Amino acid sequence: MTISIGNDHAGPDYKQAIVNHLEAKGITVNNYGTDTLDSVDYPDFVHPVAKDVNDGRVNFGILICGSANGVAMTANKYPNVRAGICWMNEITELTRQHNNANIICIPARYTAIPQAIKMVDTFLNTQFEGGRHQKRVDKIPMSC
Ligand SMILES: O=C(CO)[C@H](O)[C@H](O)[C@H](O)COP(=O)(O)O
Repeated sequence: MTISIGNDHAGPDYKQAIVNHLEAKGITVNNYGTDTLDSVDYPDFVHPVAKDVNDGRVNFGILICGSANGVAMTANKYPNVRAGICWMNEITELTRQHNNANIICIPARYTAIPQAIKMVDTFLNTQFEGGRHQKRVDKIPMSC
């Protein structure tokens, strides 16, 4: 499995903890995030991750900013990306089961690192249920 990860200055410590966790499991991680607390603009660190997911170069993406809104808004501009904001485990499961999300967006300023790692594990280990949800996911792209 290969994953791309990106973050702004709100989450370098979250990013590093997640990268360490995934690499210890043998997962390859492309790190596009900033590694310092210096203020940056989150879209610069989202586009490389969203492009990898959109073009099928990686299995999943992980994005981290303060609230997770900015990274989600940016990533969801890509037609093949379904980026979901996750702040608790049940929402994370549903984001995969019902929405077939391929990017998890984590709000670093509103969750703790152990919870973020748990959500990443849940995201990667939960399958899309298909069925009625496939029809709905197929209707997400703009048709007008
Ligand atoms: O993009 C965001 C909000 O959607 C992220 O939360 C950013 O991390 C946040 O806006 C950064 O804020 P700062 O005051 O510049 O640190």
